[in-house]
Amino acid sequence: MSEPADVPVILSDEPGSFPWSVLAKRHPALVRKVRDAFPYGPEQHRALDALLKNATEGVIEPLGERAADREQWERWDGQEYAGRSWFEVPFLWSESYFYRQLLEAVGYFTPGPWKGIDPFRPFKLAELGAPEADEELAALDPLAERPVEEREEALLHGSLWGNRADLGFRLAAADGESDVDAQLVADDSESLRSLFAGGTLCLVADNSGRELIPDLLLIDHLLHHRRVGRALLHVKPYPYYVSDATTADVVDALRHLTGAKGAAAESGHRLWAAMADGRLTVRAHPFSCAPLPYADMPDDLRREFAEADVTIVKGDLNYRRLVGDRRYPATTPFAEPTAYFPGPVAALRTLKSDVIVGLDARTEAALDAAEGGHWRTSGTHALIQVRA
Ligand SMILES: O=P(O)(O)OC[C@@]1(O)O[C@H](CO)[C@@H](O)[C@@H]1O
Repeated sequence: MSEPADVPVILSDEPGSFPWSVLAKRHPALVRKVRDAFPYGPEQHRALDALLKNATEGVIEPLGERAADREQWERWDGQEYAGRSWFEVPFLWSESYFYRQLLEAVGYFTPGPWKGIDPFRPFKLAELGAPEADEELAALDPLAERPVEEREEALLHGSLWGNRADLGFRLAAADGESDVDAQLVADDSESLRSLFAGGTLCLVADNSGRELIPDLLLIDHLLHHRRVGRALLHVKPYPYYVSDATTADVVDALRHLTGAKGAAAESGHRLWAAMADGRLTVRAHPFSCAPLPYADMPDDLRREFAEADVTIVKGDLNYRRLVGDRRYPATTPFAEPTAYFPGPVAALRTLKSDVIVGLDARTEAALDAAEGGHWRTSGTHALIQVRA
């Protein structure tokens, strides 16, 4: 495991910083949204109040005695962090634990009528049904007339920029700042495309809805044109970071595609068939919701990534987990913090948190000169980085 011990891990203890604002502002706003979206009973309201108070003013409490994943969380550093302020443990850890505790508060894990009810589902469905989502699908028809290479590039960029469709992020960027001109700060797309060699693709998904649909369209293209022989789609085992994709969201996305018109429906039916014959498989590994970097992944996951021709890691959170949620110099080569990864790996991400590696010094200087540090978290810039 690569342990860049001398690079500080990101905490949330600096008032005004991005991680601090997520814990102090984004999480309370999210609790309000979830509370308003469901006719929860008094027990859930009380639990949400308690979570809000605990996560902003209190200390980390261990999971209840009866929680099935209690031991797992203890192994995932929970024992070490119990009793400490949420703001003083790694940002990656406290955010992840917040989502675990939010699900607990609404009864997601407790036997009873609310078990398994995704508290983010209304937001996810609203996004799938938005007119923009239909426009994006309609754009596939003219694209189908273009040469295969061009289509592949367009679908790759569709999957990349789909990552802006992150509902947690939009809670914080309600002033529309996520819609300003977007640009790529690193582009290894040619190197990525050279890795599609007819074998296995792992795609570690991020958001559902308007990100998952283009991810699926890319997978369909790669399968259909035999650029890959099979694809493994890694999703989350439970609702996470608001819009992260679960198996239920894959089903919704596929139903949405098959119910569409034209090229979108054709893709949907091909993907449906690929699920049936095993060329497309969904995985929901517990580690996909772990509060830890991928450097700590368990052996079964390591073996799976090792067997793939390439693993595409989508989105901001997965990027933080891939390279480690640390204050790296931005010019750290991408290959260094990803050296531990067991096979070729590519990151497709819009920039929505402080972590960044693999920039050249000129690009970093130009971005800083134009925007201060804003470009790191505003979601207006993106990257495609590859370690072959
Ligand atoms: O992984 P995604 O959907 O691209 O982004 C996740 C995100 O919105 O949530 C985290 C902060 O809460 C950051 O990693 C990022 O801002």
